[in-house]
Amino acid sequence: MKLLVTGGAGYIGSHTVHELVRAGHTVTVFDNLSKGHRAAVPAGVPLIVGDLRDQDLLTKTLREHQIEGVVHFAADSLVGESMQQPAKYYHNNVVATLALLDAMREGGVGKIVFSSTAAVYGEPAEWPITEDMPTRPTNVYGRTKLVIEGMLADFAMAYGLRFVSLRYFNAAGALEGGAIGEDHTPETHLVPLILKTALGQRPAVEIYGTDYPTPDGTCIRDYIHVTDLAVAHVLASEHLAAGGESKIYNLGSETGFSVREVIERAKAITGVDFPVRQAPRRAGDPAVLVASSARIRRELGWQPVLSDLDTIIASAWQWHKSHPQGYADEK
Ligand SMILES: NC(=O)c1ccc[n+]([C@@H]2O[C@H](COP(=O)([O-])OP(=O)(O)OC[C@H]3O[C@@H](n4cnc5c(N)ncnc54)[C@H](O)[C@@H]3O)[C@@H](O)[C@H]2O)c1
Ligand SMILES: O=c1ccn([C@@H]2O[C@H](COP(=O)(O)OP(=O)(O)O[C@H]3O[C@H](CO)[C@@H](O)[C@H](O)[C@H]3O)[C@@H](O)[C@H]2O)c(=O)[nH]1
Repeated sequence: MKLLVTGGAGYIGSHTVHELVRAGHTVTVFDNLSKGHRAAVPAGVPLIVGDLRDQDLLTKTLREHQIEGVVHFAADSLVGESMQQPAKYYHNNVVATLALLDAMREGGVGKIVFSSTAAVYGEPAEWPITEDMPTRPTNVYGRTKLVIEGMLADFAMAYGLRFVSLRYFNAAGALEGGAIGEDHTPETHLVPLILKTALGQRPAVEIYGTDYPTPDGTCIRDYIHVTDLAVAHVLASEHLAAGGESKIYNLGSETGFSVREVIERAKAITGVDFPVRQAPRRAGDPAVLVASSARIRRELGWQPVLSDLDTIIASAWQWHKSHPQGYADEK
């Protein structure tokens, strides 16, 4: 298939581009490089530098590259920032996705795989979380993603769009071999912050909240290897190409780890006893998020193969050690 990958120069997008190309698809990346990196896009894959809200450029790109389907990663995605700057999130997530859907409609492109999030569930009453549990986001970021899921359903009903919405839990890790990995500025995610501390680039790891109702008082999350996530996008794109109907799937490893447990595993894997401090809770953080991914396993045959915590941390450590300044080391 000829696919447009929005946000394909970003962290999960670039790993997905790699897997789509490996599976034989023809990929074009569309990214404004607000967070992404030119060096994360493989040689031979065209990169169109532009914003999703530039509808003329989008329409032209869909036509010139004869796009048959879209894989849509481009978004702002930081829980803490979304609580302080909600307007930014409604513009860049909701308004930009509406522009994309309009351009797709105009161009006759009727298939989309969308990056949704575990944050749509809010504080679930029980775990593991299945797709039919109530969606009650506790932060602005999660609300914008839920609004987009509603838009996709409405466009499907009225215009015949077909979509797969993938609700990821916590993406981490890097491509085997360490050629691409996670490089966000500013970095806010737990695993890269821990590894940057192990490298001596940061003074200490801060634990955001030690009074949650969990066994050790710190938040529990479900960490999934970015390559396992990427492979799910290949399966979702092929499901739509084969005429499959619209679907919503969770993507997680189905195992939860507390912040303290992630820190302890990282100390063991890196061999560095870095400093750790307790800090206040971060606004908008639910206590526990752990997925059931039974539906995508059953319906698309997806299998996470790299998502045990040690493999995730070891692959991320390989990337950070070989790229201490991230993609700046490529220039
Ligand atoms: N990282 C996670 O753990 C996680 C978990 C759940 C969902 N997600 C979702 O997955 C997607 C990718 O996340 P990521 O961690 O790779 O983020 P990222 O910031 O690395 O990638 C996003 C990319 O989109 C581009 N972009 C942003 N706004 C754009 C716009 N208006 N026009 C064109 N390009 C634009 C950025 O430059 C960047 O390259 C996001 O939609 C995010 O909400 C991420
Ligand atoms: O320095 C830090 C950074 C994070 N945390 C905690 O570690 C956990 C994981 O945080 P982080 O890595 O920032 O990820 P989340 O906030 O859980 O969000 C990620 O995972 C969500 C799905 O679960 C996605 O929707 C988001 O896009 C993605 O950023 C949370 O409990 C944080 O409070 C710390 O204690 N210290």
